[in-house]
Amino acid sequence: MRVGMGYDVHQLVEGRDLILGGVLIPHEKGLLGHSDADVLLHAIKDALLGAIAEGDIGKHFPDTDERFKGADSLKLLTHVWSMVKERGYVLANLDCVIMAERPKLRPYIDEMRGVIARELEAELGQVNVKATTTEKLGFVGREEGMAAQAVVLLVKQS
Ligand SMILES: Nc1ccn([C@@H]2O[C@H](COP(=O)(O)O)[C@@H](O)[C@H]2O)c(=O)n1
Ligand SMILES: C[C@@]1(CO)OP(=O)(O)OP(=O)(O)OC[C@H]1O
Repeated sequence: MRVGMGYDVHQLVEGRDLILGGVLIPHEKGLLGHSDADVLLHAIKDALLGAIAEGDIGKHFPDTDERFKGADSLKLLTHVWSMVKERGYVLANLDCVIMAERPKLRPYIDEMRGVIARELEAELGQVNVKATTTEKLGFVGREEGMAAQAVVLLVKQS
């Protein structure tokens, strides 16, 4: 059994799409990054890489590399998941939380779970996604950015 955790932050700016968990969410601002800046998928990938002791996404997809400019975080997740599978692991479960003052994310949570479960070849019941505000406190509360945390548990394929 292997456990991994991930944490990521991205700035909120005008003129960018807001993509969380592979789902495009209508909002007046989006997250800024070298890639599509899907902060939730980044935290999940860091958790998966952590569980297999493979560093973090910056090691595998450097933000100085033009190949990853505007990268689709789902495609990068496919790559990370193939690394996990190569080592003989399957997902036991995944839990994560998005910190965002706005918009209300609950209507999109099940769609995100579906996208993530499909990528990780898991059932919906193995993937949990939560959202919280930070009660108007800090950079999330001021709507300057969003953060996400993820924890994964991997087990050896039987
Ligand atoms: N961006 C968000 C933030 C929160 N939620 C949901 O609202 C509940 C209450 O949030 P608090 O920060 O006041 O604890 C939370 O448990 C989420 O279900 C949301 O949908 N989108
Ligand atoms: C995803 C990558 C890809 O270049 O770029 P960013 O969107 O900047 O995301 P971040 O979490 O800051 O760094 C990780 C990078 O691997």
